[in-house]
Amino acid sequence: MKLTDPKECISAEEIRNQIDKIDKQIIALYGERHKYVEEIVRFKDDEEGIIAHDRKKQVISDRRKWAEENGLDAGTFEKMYQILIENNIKRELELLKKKKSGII
Ligand SMILES: O=C(O)C(=O)C[C@]1(C(=O)O)C=C[C@@H](O)C=C1
Repeated sequence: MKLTDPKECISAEEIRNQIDKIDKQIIALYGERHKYVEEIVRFKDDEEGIIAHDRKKQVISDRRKWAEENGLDAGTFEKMYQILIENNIKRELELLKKKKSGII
C-alpha cells in the first residue's frame, strides 16, 4: 500500500485519502480474520467451547497491550474487541446449530 507520510500531506483531503486507504486494508484483514472464526467451529462442540472464556480474556488483554504499544487508547480497543467477539460468538453459535442439525 503506497501512502504519503502524514507530515508530508498538504491538505485535509490528502490526509483523508490516506485514512481511507488504511481503513480499506484494515477491513480486508478483518474479512480474512472472519474466515478463520467461521472455520474454528469445525473444532468446537458446545456453547462453552464457542465462548472460550479464557481465550476471549487473553485476546482482549493482548489487544489492549498492542494498542498501548502503538500509542493508542487501550480502552477503545477493548470495547472494539468486546463487540467483535460478541458478534463472532453469535455467528459461531449459529454455525454450531447448523453443524449439529447436519446442515453443514
Ligand atoms: O479463539 C476462539 O476460540 C474463537 O472462536 C475466536 C474468538 C475471536 O474472535 O478472537 C471468538 C470467540 C471466542 O470468545 C474467542 C475468540
